[in-house]
Amino acid sequence: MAGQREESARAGGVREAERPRVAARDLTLAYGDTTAATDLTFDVRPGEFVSLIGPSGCGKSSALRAVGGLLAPASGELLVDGTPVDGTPVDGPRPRDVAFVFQDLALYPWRSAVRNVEIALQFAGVGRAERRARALDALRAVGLGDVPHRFPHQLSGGMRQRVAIARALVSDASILLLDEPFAALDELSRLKIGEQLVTLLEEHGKTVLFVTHSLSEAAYLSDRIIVMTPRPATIKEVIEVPLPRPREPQVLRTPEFHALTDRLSALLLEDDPGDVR
Ligand SMILES: Nc1ncnc2c1ncn2[C@@H]1O[C@H](COP(=O)(O)OP(=O)(O)OP(=O)(O)O)[C@@H](O)[C@H]1O
Repeated sequence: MAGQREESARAGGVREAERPRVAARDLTLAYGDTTAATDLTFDVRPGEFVSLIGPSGCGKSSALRAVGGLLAPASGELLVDGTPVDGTPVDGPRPRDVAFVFQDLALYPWRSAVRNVEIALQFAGVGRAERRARALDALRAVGLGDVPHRFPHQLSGGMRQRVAIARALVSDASILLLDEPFAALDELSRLKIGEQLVTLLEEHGKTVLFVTHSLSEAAYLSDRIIVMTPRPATIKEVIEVPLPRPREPQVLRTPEFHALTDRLSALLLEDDPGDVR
């Protein structure tokens, strides 16, 4: 995905397209006296799908929050599309082009699935008919085309998560920050939905920073994987995923895939033999 897009950027000689969407340099993140992460230096390039993995509580979500402008860097530099993200009050301005899907997603309980998705477009001033068509498309893409009028309480946890993903997909934001968006799904569904999502993200030209505890999910979906140490997190290694796209579920049974997930778990085990997730 990223490869193709970078290729076309090169062919067109567009310098803008080569600039990282997200650039962190020696970034330290803290909550008062608690340092969550330190010396983080990484890029997310246009159209890339980059995962953050690491032990529980190491600072992955904090990194995502910082990119979304919800947590001010304690030191270092953080740029989104070349513009510094300083962290702002919760009701302050966000980096324009960024949308979140959190673990604890916020659907409006009184709005149906399709109307929850539409809300992203309503705020952007898109007309009623187009809003409905785009929201239905996004719901179909996440496998919810047959239940657009159900309310959140009529959907399972995994279905609610997919509504939240559909909402992020239809928004104009081209950088998506996904914090364990498939946590409520079983392993096979998360890989199936994940791969559909990657195809859709590619079609929509989205760039993704993704937090997961699932090594196979990271391996299956990502272009690159950033492996973090226990808190305060530093970057232990950045791994390019050598699997060609599009990826089919059969890839899960290949030696290349197993070698990759083995390597990821070995890296995590080195630091924390008792707590690999
Ligand atoms: N709002 C907060 N106030 C104070 N400390 C916080 C806050 N949010 C997170 N922390 C602390 O910062 C550290 C990193 O938390 P973070 O949520 O970024 O980790 P994580 O890697 O995403 O964890 P998990 O994998 O368990 O979701 C933890 O020690 C956590 O307790």
